[in-house]
Amino acid sequence: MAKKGLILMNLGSPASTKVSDVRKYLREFLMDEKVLDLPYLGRFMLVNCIIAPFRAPKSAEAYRSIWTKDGSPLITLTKDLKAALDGMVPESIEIVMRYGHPSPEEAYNNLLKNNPDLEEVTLFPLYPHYAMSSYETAVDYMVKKYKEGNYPFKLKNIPAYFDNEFYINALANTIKPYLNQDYDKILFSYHGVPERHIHKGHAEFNPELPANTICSGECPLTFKCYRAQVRKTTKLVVEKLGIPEGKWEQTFQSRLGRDPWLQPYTAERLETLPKEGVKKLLVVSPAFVSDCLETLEEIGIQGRESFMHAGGESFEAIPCLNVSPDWIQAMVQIKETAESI
Ligand SMILES: C=CC1=C(C)c2cc3[nH]c(cc4nc(cc5[nH]c(cc1n2)c(C)c5CCC(=O)O)C(CCC(=O)O)=C4C)c(C)c3C=C
Ligand SMILES: [Fe+2]
Ligand SMILES: [Fe+2]
Repeated sequence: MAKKGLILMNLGSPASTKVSDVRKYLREFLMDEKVLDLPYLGRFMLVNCIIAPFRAPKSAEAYRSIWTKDGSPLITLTKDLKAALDGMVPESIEIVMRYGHPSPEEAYNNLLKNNPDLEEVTLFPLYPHYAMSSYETAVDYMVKKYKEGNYPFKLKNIPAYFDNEFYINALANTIKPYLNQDYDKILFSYHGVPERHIHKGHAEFNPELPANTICSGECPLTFKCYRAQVRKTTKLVVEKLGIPEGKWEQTFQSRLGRDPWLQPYTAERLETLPKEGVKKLLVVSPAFVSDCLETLEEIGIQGRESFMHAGGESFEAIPCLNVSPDWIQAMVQIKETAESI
């Protein structure tokens, strides 16, 4: 029995592709104040009266297009990751989802049940970059449930690993074979966040920086600024692979609502690139460790369709790290960067 535990943390998916399950998932997700940062009443009205009812049928259809016989790709791939790591590390491993199941209590209790002498548990966010709406909400939720449960073990957490050499190496090795083919450009498409979230981070972590500073991505707050972190990941991968200037671009996807999000928007660039002569496109999504709705459907299906419709000739969506051996090796190394909470 292990004295140490490791919890792989991902976002979560609906329980099924039924509209009612998707609606329930969207409600839980979007009622999170770190995702929709509005006062409670405004958030409640917006989510329950507008977003969940209208979005759920469309999202359910999107989920249906990627659902497998084992369920949601995001959850299946997180389970596969656990299976691939089992035995590679001394820790006993569980997975947890920020929304849905397994919940934090389920993960902590399973670890304890199988390892009554458990002394220490490390949280491994499957988010390489720090965003209030992904990494921060997941870790804060785990810490809250840990405190509430009065668990007997110590808790550790892994800092964002956007520039970790092993993560960059795994990412570069995933992309490399695709660069051998004839391509005009590779798009680094990251999940977007509202501009407002970046300003909040600046104000919180460096009050001397004017709250509305539009950081260039070379922000001094790299340790907590999502925009700076994704820029760094792109830069390191581009350098490592020697991708020439003009052959790559960075964009942001999955915008929700009308507020300004980080730009340029992937959806817009997919429509304009062919008109600029970019006909053969590769797309990689480094903010996601495991393939999910946002990579398989938004990029792989919708994105391809809009690029080809706009005059593109070939479109290749590069898979996420998933269970690639380089990524498993990277996780073994990254786990060692854990810090006490
Ligand atoms: C990189 C990590 C993620 C960040 C940052 C993030 C921010 C963010 N997301 C929404 C709204 C939605 N995201 C949805 C799906 C989704 N988001 C992430 C990751 C990040 N989100 C993943 C991995 C997934 C896929 C989940 C799956 O089951 O495969 C959805 C649900 C689907 C849909 O209806 O489009 C919503 C809604 C906001 C508003 C936000 C930042 C404020
Ligand atoms: Fe999202
Ligand atoms: Fe910044």
